[in-house]
Amino acid sequence: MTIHNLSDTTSILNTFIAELRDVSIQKDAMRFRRNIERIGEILGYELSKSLNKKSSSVKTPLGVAETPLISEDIVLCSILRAGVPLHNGLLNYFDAAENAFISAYRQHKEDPESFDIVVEYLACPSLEDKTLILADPMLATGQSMLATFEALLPFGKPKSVHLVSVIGAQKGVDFVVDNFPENTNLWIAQIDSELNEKGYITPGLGDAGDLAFGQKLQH
Ligand SMILES: O=P(O)(O)OC[C@H]1O[C@H](OP(=O)(O)OP(=O)(O)O)[C@H](O)[C@@H]1O
Ligand SMILES: O=c1cc[nH]c(=O)[nH]1
Ligand SMILES: [Mg+2]
Repeated sequence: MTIHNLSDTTSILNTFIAELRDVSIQKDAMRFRRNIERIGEILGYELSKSLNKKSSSVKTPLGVAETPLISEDIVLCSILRAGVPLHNGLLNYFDAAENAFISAYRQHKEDPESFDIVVEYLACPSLEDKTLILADPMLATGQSMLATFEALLPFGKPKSVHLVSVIGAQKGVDFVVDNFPENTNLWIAQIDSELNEKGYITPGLGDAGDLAFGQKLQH
């Protein structure tokens, strides 16, 4: 796997991440969602540099401009719920992408520190020979990413796979490195060192789904 850690370069991206993390600013759910969306736009832009291009002729009022344009068929897949604003950010740039949605949640066992990932809702076009971009803002243990990827396998073999995430724990990054195909790319805005005993990234930002859309009742 190739890891593209955008925090290797200092940029305006840091401001958006700092606002996501800030315990006061993150209470503004609209700003929280918009910051994830803006990060999706930035990660999408960076990712776009790695995609195959084909030279195209564009007729202007005064002549013809030769321009390399992305030639890959893209499918954006995000993991509900917290993936929705990240999906929107990516879709703001990849206008022509097809879209897939999948749900993944943690089902806690009697021991509150252990859980299974339950995948339920799944809507997906064919992935055969396409570029799959799998987006989730939080890469904690990495189990949701893997469970999602495995659930997508019956939809065809993508030509390439790009994982897109905002904050990851080092443990989750190591997990996806070990469990995804070698030619996968990970585009991530920041990597934190720790996961706490409940599987939350620290310092992280808290529960991304709840911050974006409100607290959910446990079931
Ligand atoms: O890497 P993992 O350990 O699998 O954890 C990451 C998952 O946790 C969050 O979703 P959550 O389960 O909180 O659901 P939500 O988006 O509905 O809040 C996040 O959006 C990922 O899907
Ligand atoms: O830190 C974490 C881990 C999983 N899900 C979140 O929303 N935050
Ligand atoms: Mg989730």
